[in-house]
Amino acid sequence: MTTLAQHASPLARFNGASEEDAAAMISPCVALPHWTASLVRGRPYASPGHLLDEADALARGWSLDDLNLALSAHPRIGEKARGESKEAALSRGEQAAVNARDAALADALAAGNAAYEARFGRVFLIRASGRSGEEILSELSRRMENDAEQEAAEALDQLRQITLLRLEGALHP
Ligand SMILES: NC(=O)NC1=NC(=O)NC1=O
Repeated sequence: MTTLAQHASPLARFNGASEEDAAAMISPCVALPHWTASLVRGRPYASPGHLLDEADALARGWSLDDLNLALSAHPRIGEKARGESKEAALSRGEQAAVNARDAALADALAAGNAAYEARFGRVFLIRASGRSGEEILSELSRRMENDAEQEAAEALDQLRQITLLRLEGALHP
């Protein structure tokens, strides 16, 4: 016999879970515990949209320190995330369109990643979902022309987009 909880919507489960369980439901969205804790504290949310709006508002306040902390959970573009964690599985799915079978593209992405890291001192982050390898490569080239401040803002916005896409996925599986 299944309980009501098993039929509850993801949002109802999130609203009704323990703090620990609620945190575990959304922590794979981004490796920023303060973001997760704030959203857990803000429960209950009247609708998925309310939760997404709050998540977005918090993400728009992220700093460069937050970006560097979050990057620890994001493999390089073109490098298939290893391991069985939820984050690794999400990354593999997001990067599915990066055609790893195209050796020239893989080499260009590896070279691009290295050039980006040499210039900006951190891993290149882009919302890979819905983008081909070629599009990612052209975005990487374009962003290489940014100055440090412009690029930090772009990278933070990509982190926000990835995080919100993952939260959408958690709410509407
Ligand atoms: N370096 C990255 O951009 N990584 C990633 N982009 C995504 O959309 N998912 C990732 O893991």
